[in-house]
Amino acid sequence: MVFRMSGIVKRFGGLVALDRVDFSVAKGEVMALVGDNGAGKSTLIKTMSGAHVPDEGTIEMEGKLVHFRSPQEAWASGIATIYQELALAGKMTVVDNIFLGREIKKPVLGVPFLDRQAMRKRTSELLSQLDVHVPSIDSWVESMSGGQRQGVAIARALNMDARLIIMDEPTAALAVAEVRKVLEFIKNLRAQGKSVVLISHNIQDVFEVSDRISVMRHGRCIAVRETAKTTPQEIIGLITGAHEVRAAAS
Ligand SMILES: Nc1ncnc2c1ncn2[C@@H]1O[C@H](COP(=O)(O)OP(=O)(O)OP(=O)(O)O)[C@@H](O)[C@H]1O
Repeated sequence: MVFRMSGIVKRFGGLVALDRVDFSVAKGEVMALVGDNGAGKSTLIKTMSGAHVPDEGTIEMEGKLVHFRSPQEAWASGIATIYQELALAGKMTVVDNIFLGREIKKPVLGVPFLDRQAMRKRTSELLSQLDVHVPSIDSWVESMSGGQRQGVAIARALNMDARLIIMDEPTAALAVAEVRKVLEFIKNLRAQGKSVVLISHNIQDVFEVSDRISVMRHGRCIAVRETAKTTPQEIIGLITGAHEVRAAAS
């Protein structure tokens, strides 16, 4: 497994938001994370990405124990999180967003200057690898569609050498054609051997793109299923607790 969490507990005062959660993702795997509102999905991804420190449990990335105290530490270990709001700078170009904070510089007469040519070349390579089409790499990000912006955010994560990419509801605000595109980006990431955690309320998207599905309920990870061996009905039953009702009745 590229990534493994074991026995993760996270409390907020008296509330146990994560109750001994085990969660893992293999190399080149798309793991969907599903659950009802308040089930603990956001808290879990914030713990994976260094925004929350767990009260108990262990986290391993690429076989090494890690103790993230900040999102920067998680990024440095190769874990990128793409939140719905994306954290791109709207009034900056595609190239500048992809290299924000890690510009390529070259010395000219001993003084470091931005190597725009190298950054433009790398940007075009990343976008074509992912099959992201933007009007121009010099366009402002705010002028682009939601799907194109998702593509830029993913390219930025790859440029930072992310091996595990966590995507929080990436298709929630998108039109149908754009949803297709984002699902293709996710498949491209998998084809490149990257691992993806996909949080989604859209069961159809989950079934189209994931290899396994983890179901959270009341802060616990109650089931993990291989997508090819389950059905939307079973997953919805697990999310809503219908299986508990049936078990209680029998
Ligand atoms: N910072 C916080 N302080 C106190 N309680 C919190 C905090 N963050 C989350 N919680 C609580 O932890 C529980 C899990 O919330 P979480 O946001 O992780 O659920 P979720 O599955 O992501 O839900 P949604 O789909 O609505 O985003 C909820 O009861 C929530 O109120």
